[in-house]
Amino acid sequence: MTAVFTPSLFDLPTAGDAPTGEVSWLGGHRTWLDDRSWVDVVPGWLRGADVWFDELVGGVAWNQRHRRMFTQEIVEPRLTCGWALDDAPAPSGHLAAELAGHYGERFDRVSANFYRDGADSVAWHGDRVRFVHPEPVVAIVSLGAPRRFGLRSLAADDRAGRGRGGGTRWLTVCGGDLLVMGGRCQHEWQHTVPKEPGAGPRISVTFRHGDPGPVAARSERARDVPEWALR
Ligand SMILES: O=C(O)CCC(=O)C(=O)O
Ligand SMILES: [Fe+2]
Repeated sequence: MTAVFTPSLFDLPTAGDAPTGEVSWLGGHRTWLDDRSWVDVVPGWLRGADVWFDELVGGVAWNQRHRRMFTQEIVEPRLTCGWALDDAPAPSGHLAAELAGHYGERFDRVSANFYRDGADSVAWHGDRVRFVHPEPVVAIVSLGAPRRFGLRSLAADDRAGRGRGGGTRWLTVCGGDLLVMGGRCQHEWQHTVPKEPGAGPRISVTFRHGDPGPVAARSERARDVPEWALR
């Protein structure tokens, strides 16, 4: 698979540089979405993000998933892949250890989304780890082109535009950035990467802890949740 991506000026690796998992927490900041949910952003967290992007585009067996919605079969507008931490491509193990040191969670599941262009997207959703944790921490490393990332409150007051949560927030995630959602974010907020005409290719690599997997999540508390709401 080929995807053309122009690396950022400040992240040009020397020839043959493999990503080592070197990270910098400098410049990281937490935004409280309301009094229970937060999102951390660390710009330029991962060094060598462009090299990892290239390695993953060409080196991963990407899946095209389909979802059934009522009587229709929907082709997911992105490619995906997932691993137990031990099987995930390097430097996932190193990054999971960095994240564990910072957040105090044992991140044991790694998933990747490949947005081939601006027509690829992920719809508004909460991650399925919410079925097993009251306050899951979900960490997302962005590789490749910048994309918009949205968060919207599920609180009734916010939907009506009156709440303290502040309705919908938008930010832009760039190659190498780390975005982490925590607190009640997966339960009381939803997130999305919307379609964005003209956007270049992007990969997000997501670290979760105690992720039950699609089958377990559905058989536990998710029987009433439609397939499209489970990620
Ligand atoms: O690509 C992203 O930044 C978000 C991915 C996501 O929400 C998910 O995999 O559940
Ligand atoms: Fe998600």
